[in-house]
Amino acid sequence: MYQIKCLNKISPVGTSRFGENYSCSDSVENPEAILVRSASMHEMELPANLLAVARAGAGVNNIPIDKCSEKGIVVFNTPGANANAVKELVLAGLLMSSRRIVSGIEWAKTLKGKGDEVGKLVEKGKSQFVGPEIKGKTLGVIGLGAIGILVANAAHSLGMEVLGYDPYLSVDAAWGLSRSVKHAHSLDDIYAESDYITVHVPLLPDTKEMINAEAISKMKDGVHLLNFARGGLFNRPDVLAAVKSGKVATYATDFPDDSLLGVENVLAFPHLGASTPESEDNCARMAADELIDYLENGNIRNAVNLPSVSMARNGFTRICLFHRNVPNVISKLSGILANANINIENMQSKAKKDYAYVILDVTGEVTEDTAEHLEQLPEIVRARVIPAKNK
Ligand SMILES: NC(=O)C1=CN([C@@H]2O[C@H](COP(=O)(O)OP(=O)(O)OC[C@H]3O[C@@H](n4cnc5c(N)ncnc54)[C@H](O)[C@@H]3O)[C@@H](O)[C@H]2O)C=CC1
Ligand SMILES: O=C(O)CCC(=O)C(=O)O
Repeated sequence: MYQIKCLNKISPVGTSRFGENYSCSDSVENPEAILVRSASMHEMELPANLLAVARAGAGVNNIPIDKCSEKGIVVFNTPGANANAVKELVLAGLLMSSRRIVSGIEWAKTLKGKGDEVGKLVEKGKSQFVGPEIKGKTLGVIGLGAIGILVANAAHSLGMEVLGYDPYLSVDAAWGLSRSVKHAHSLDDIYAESDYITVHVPLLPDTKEMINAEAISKMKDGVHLLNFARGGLFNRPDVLAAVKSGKVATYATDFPDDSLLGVENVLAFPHLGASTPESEDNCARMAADELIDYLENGNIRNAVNLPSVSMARNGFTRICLFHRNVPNVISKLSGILANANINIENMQSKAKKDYAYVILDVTGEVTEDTAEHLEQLPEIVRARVIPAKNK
């Protein structure tokens, strides 16, 4: 029986995929796998049996990835599964920023009780809330991954000029991007030319506070900023100062802190980007399927700390090894297996940065001694033996 611990509320569309061999709840004691959304795992002691963590979502900055890798724990996420939900909220943020929709609605509420006067007062007062159309204006999109691409394409179809910047653009992403999205060669190009700037990059040491006073000083006066990626990508005091001075016309963010709440021209959303039933279901389904395939078959799809490696099951015993990406590991493994009279029928191996993963389908008995021998190799972080299973 596999034990799965849920650190957040996960859609039953996902959790119902765990069959009778699974127990899945928030109170599991020593889980083999964890399902998480935004709960922070940084202070958590990682359970001894833990084999995998699946983030039902995109950002993994709430998970101690290096610590997981050192312990041979695979960390999955669900790329693209909530991208449409975020795109729709970004479009809402773009229109709300430009057209002063929130201030207008708040003001309209103040007319409550004015009876027949309301119509006249609305017509008289509405000029305070004039705001420009987005058509014909330039949107700079920083980060052209699953979300950035959808935002860029949608903004173009709403009549905007779109400039995109992503030095690590993947081939798949390039295929998905409208040809009308112009390639910005540097962040400075985005800053200089954009009326609206939206950021869709992961929070990493090199993206932390990338939008700060220096970056803002290179932007147009009255630029509108949108942050539906992570709070830490923006230096909050710098953005706040720029909003107060009018350099930044509006700051729409899904990640407010106390200093931003109630500030004029700051639109604070309560981290709603992925809060749609569709994306909650998509993320939960994908995360559950990734865990099931890893726990039962050792297959890896969409891990952030290991490459994708998977093979169909063909009735062989399977050995899965999470190891350091250093020379000579495969020859050491095959030596140990040959000495134990175990034959390799099929094998896949791939590396990603400091770590690598190998799946070996074998014939011959894999005893506990052999498994221990493999795990004792200094390069091996974790060895698993999965009993034979028919196709
Ligand atoms: N508000 C919300 O509820 C949600 C927020 N997010 C946030 O949005 C981020 C992006 O999500 P996805 O588009 O799904 O991820 P993704 O991994 O598909 O795309 C990220 C893109 O950023 C690019 N990138 C990385 N470093 C960069 C840099 N220094 N400059 C420019 N581009 C850079 C990558 O090449 C990649 O194309 C997530 O990491 C997460 O933090 C994601 C989903 C929901
Ligand atoms: O699960 C959520 O609501 C947050 C989604 C998110 O921020 C992400 O996928 O990175």
